[in-house]
Amino acid sequence: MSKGLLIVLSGPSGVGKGTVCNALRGKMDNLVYSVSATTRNPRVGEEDGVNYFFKSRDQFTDMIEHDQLLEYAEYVGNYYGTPRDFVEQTLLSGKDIILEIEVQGALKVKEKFPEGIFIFLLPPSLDELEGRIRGRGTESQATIEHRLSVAVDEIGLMEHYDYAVVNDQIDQACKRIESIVIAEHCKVRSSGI
Ligand SMILES: Nc1ncnc2c1ncn2[C@@H]1O[C@H](COP(=O)(O)OP(=O)(O)OP(=O)(O)O)[C@@H](O)[C@H]1O
Ligand SMILES: Nc1nc2c(ncn2[C@@H]2O[C@H](COP(=O)(O)O)[C@@H](O)[C@H]2O)c(=O)[nH]1
Repeated sequence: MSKGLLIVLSGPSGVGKGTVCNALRGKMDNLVYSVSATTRNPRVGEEDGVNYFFKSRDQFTDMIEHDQLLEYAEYVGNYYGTPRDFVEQTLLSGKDIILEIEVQGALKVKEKFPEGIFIFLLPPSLDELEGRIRGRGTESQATIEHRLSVAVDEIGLMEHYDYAVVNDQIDQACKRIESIVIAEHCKVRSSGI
């Protein structure tokens, strides 16, 4: 059995990564979603083990020290990281896995898994991005400002990705990502079939 594909989806806060990932779940049978660990507080409606594994700083540090994270990064005052074992087991089982992570973490994954598929999700405009993050209503004013200021630098790192997808409409963005994954499965790789 061939290994699954490791897919990384990044993009600035509020662009719609989570929304697109949720929509993809119903469309792509072979795709598994990686649940990250984070030190940030849960938002209303978020569940431990579903949206994130919510950790204290000490618990997160312990995961780093025990090499349990494939990558991690500090983003706007909190730590976020990808549990390693789940990713490796999913790939070995032949399923594809998608990591919805920010740019610093994505670049670390690229060092370890250069064969991964790196997709950058773009907003139709910066004004639309601001409207989306404000409209979501989950962040304080200060956090919104901080996330938007980081967004410009994040977009500047898009050149390190394989694909750029504009999230103008959710269905269209999903179709483009599905097409990328289908094409990547058809790619001739040196390891053979
Ligand atoms: N194509 C779209 N058109 C209009 N609104 C959208 C679109 N995609 C997502 N949204 C809305 O934008 C807001 C932000 O989306 P979402 O939470 O998925 O972003 P995100 O990239 O996962 O953000 P973060 O990185 O902060 O977690 C949500 O309110 C969502 O409903
Ligand atoms: N490097 C990582 N970044 C991650 C991970 N899980 C999520 N994220 C990214 O963090 C920001 C903020 O997320 P939010 O839920 O607080 O809005 C966003 O860009 C996520 O994609 C991870 O494991 N590693």
